[in-house]
Amino acid sequence: MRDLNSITQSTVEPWLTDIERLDLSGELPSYIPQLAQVDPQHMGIYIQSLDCPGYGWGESSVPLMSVIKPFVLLYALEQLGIDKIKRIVGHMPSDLSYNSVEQLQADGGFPRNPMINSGAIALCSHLPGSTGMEKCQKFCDRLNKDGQTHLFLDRQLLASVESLPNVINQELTKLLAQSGYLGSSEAVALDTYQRVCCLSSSLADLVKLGLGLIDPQGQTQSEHQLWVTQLIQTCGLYEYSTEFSRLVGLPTKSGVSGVLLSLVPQQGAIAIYSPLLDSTGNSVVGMALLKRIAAYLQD
Ligand SMILES: NC(=O)CC[C@H](N)C(=O)O
Repeated sequence: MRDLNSITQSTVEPWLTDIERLDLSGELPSYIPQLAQVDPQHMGIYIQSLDCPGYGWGESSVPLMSVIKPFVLLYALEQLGIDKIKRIVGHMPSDLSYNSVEQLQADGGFPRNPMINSGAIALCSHLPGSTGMEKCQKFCDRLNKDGQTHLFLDRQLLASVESLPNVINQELTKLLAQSGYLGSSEAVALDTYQRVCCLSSSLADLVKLGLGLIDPQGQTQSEHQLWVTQLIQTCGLYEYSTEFSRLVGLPTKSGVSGVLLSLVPQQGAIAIYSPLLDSTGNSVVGMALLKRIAAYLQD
């Protein structure tokens, strides 16, 4: 097994050249105007081993979008306990897209897992606080305090999300309310979720959050941290999670901004940003690069 910190920019550049030659197709998310206008060529990567300072290059600050969901789950577990969480959201991989209404309907209104929109919306509705602003702020403050990070609400991105009402998420929220899994009004649930998804950070801070999950201050993982890591592994990449787990094995969570957080057990964490997405909503270049990195580490 090679060391994560043996991966340098000169290691990665040839891999990226090879990946570019594959001419992989990808698209920007059209339903969030600000994300639909980014430069598809932008790229960033940050790597940190448990026992070394981190390093990275390229784009450094990104919207987190769904890559924040594991940390919503961890916070909710700490606030509500695992028994209550298991009554609010399931822990099985999803067979359909991350915002599938059909999946929620097929499951009788019970959200399949916390890594897809329905599960995250349900969890967000149960977070401490009475308004979306308050729930998101308490969550963000706690993440920054525990992780010594500087996540912030990207208000321009939130305005962009709100400028094009997401009918699918509205439908998911309505179904969750009807099935009794919300802990707040529909409006507060959706507002909280949208705000949480508009938290942004440096790739370095995202990696720090990942390290805190797999190696909390050098301690063994708590029951909650283990549960979150397992759900990243089994559900983090939506309907591609099982295949990726078989091919690559690294617990990885994606976001529709084109960001990926990958955990290298016992070694460290990697954050990658490349905005073009495949049909499952995962970063095309980021996924291809993770496959190269995993193969290199296994050598
Ligand atoms: N996969 C994602 O990152 C989706 C997040 C986005 N806020 C949405 O609800 O569609």
